[in-house]
Amino acid sequence: LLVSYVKELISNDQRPPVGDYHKLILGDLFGNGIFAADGDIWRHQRKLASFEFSTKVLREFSTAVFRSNTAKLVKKVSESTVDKRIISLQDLLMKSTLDSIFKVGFGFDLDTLSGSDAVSNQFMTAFDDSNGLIFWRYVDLLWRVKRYFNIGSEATLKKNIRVIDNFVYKLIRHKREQMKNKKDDRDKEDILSRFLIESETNPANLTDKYLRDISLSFIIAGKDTSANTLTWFFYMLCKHKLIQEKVALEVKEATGAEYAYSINEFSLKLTEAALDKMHYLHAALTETLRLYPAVPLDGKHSEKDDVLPDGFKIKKGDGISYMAYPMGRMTYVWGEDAEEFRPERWLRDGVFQPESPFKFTAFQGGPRICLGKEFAYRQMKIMAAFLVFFFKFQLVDESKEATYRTMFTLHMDKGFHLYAFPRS
Ligand code: HEM
Repeated sequence: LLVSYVKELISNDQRPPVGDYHKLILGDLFGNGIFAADGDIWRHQRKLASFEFSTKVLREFSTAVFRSNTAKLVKKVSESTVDKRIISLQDLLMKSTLDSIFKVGFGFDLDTLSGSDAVSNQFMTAFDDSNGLIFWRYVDLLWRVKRYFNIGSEATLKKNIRVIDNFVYKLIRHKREQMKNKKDDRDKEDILSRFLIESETNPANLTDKYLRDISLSFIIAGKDTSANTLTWFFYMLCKHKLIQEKVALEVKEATGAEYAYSINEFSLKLTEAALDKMHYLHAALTETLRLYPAVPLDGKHSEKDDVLPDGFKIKKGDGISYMAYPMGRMTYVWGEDAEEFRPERWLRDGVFQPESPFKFTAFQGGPRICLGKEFAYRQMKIMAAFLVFFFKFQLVDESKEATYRTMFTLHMDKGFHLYAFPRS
């Protein structure tokens, strides 16, 4: 049903509707950002962003950023191995991916991993809290009343949005100034700079508000998703020790690195070619996304009355969701071993075999398929390869089953606590 419905949408060159209610809920945080935008605005943002994402400049710049930020993460984890301290990996991964998306998005070193800058930390807390508060609008029937009277969760959200806006607008102004002053020698690698260059030819479209919205969309899209996936990935590796060793062996063989290598030496060995050889790691990350999709439920609202291909009638304003989480565990889709973590299901003769996006729905399919899929895999592979090469991970409490927290993205509830042991 889903396949034929999406095929129909593609063939009509339509996009799945966002819907008024959805826009109202997300609008305060994203304005006309790609997640809340409609029609021409969405098309414009998607076109610009897909072009930028395909450029060699952005690819090389983002790879360098992932490498250097992961090197910092490895150092941080290393410190904990000295006195066998418990590490909160989800928290560290979140900080590292936020630092990376900030650098790639704005060309700015947020450095939340070192936790030294109070303003950056304030921004990050305001951003995460807003994510949770916006989600509750879907179930809190009184949210509009609260917003009208500026009380409770809505008052907190308003304060948070002010913090976020101030921070991002300041960055945009700073970037505009920087680009004005350095006409010939402009730092054009980050996404914001590249959009600003576009805004010189198209000033009416690319206002500060538009740039704020598109930038926030990238942050929400690129921060939690990759960090959450890596959290569940390491959880699976701790639960399946043999798979952890297989991934580590593949990384060692593909890079040709030795355990005695320093972080910098390993980083030099982690080339694009080496990453391309890591089919087992790619399969293990994909298997993680099948069982723990970072966007577990994706909701849409119908913009007009419609009929699904099986005859099911939808009314304007009806909500329609596809649920990647249960779909990834259905035996009639994945076979009797659907609940098992088995990276091998993605490999044929050791080579990764992709599935249709309408079967493996973690990145959605059709016209609104995730724009950052390749970017996310590259980042996750670099981070996973670094960590698995330098450390063996073990859960603090082996008997504990992790569960998720109700949010837009699949956070592990109560954090992820483990020990790391250096490999030798
Ligand atoms: C494991 C990592 C990721 C997963 C599982 C994921 C998943 C998704 C999903 C399910 C959607 C559809 C949301 C909707 O229905 O509106 C989406 C959209 C999107 N993603 Fe990702 N994503 C990931 C990483 C990223 C990264 C790293 C970026 C960029 C830096 C990114 C950029 C986007 C953008 C811009 C859209 C909106 C596309 C549009 O509506 O036209 N994603 N992603």
